[in-house]
Amino acid sequence: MSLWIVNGKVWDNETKELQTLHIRIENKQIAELTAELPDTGSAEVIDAQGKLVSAGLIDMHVHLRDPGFEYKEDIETGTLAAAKGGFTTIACMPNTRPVTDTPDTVKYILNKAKDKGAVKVLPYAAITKNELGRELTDFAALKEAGAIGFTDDGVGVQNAQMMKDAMALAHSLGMPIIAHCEDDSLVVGAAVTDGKFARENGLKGIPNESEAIHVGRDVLLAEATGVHYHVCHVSTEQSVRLIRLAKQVGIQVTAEVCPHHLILSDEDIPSLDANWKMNPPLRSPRDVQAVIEGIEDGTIDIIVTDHAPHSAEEKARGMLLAPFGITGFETAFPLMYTKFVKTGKWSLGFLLERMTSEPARVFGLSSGRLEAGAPADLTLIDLVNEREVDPQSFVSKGKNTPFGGWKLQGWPVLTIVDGTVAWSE
Ligand SMILES: NC(=O)N[C@@H](CC(=O)O)C(=O)O
Ligand SMILES: [Zn+2]
Ligand SMILES: [Zn+2]
Repeated sequence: MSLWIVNGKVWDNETKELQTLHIRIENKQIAELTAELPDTGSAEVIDAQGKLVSAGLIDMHVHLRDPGFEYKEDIETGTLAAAKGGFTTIACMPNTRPVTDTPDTVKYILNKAKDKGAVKVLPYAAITKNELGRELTDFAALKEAGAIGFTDDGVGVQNAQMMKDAMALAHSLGMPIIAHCEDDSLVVGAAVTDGKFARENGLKGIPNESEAIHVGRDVLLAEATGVHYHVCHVSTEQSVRLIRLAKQVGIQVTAEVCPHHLILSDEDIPSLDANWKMNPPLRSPRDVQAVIEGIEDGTIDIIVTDHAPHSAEEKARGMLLAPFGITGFETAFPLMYTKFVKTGKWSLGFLLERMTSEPARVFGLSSGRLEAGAPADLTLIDLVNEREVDPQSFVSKGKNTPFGGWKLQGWPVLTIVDGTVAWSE
């Protein structure tokens, strides 16, 4: 059964312009891209009507909360929210209940995603049992079950020897270590960054060094072990500096940044509303500038959402008591498009690469490219119509976002996974 997507606009990296192309999909793969309006015969046809057609977006850092926290999100709602946001592949974090630290839990996620998931789900497994930092998990068995990398996201691995052992073992299996960088001894009872907002509200602050100390330690351990080391949600100037230096000397390090750390600083926080609470916290304007420079010069490789849904009741507990985290799937692309492409700072191609081909390169995925032979994972995006962010209309169970009411352009309207429509307006 073939499917044609006609009259789509595709970014051309050579001319740096949008070009009208028609795309034929056959057997879950992209079979052909052509500028000539084809004879579609008896094939199924989707008229893109001048919308942007991109390779499906890839999000390498998300929380699906399943198993164990299904009141926040589950694999069905999380993957549908991802599809609505234009994502076709997502990688989910292991801070579930139980923690994803056994082959059975990895298989549970993969099976449920296959049965009920709207998009492709790649599970990470924990570095340490129960993410407690005391004992390594069985990396070989977890890899065998389908885990794509190891991380204790949600917490940092506090002990350097534990991290070194994890890296050596991951390296021997050809697997990456993905690190939530946070030194607990520097963060006691704080909810926001150590900066203007904390001072003005008489709050304790989370210092930049709590993140950067782990980055510095870990790039040295990555150098010693040879592992592919990936830094989660970079938020500080110091971390960017250390990653840049590590790359310069040839250490195998990659890094990600979230839209909120590229767009908001602690000076934008309007109140003690916990929808502005996430980990790492919103940093100073100077840090925001540094992470922007980091992605622009290639120090930071990719953009991820760190989609972290929580219930309304949990977020109503206030800045100090609410859990850290904000939802991301349904606002990520419009935010980045509106703030960086519409403003002329970045080309559309630069943004698309950081959300498609670059994550595919960093994690060795076959998707992320619009070319014949690639998996038929595609996203159609309306680059024209402006809409307001309405958290209550999110497909995600999590309505926790600081972006409610923002007027944005660049809304995904149709998402295709393996040649089948996963989301349509
Ligand atoms: N980012 C967050 O603020 N929260 C994440 C944990 C994490 O990504 O570290 C969560 O699981 O809620
Ligand atoms: Zn984290
Ligand atoms: Zn996370």
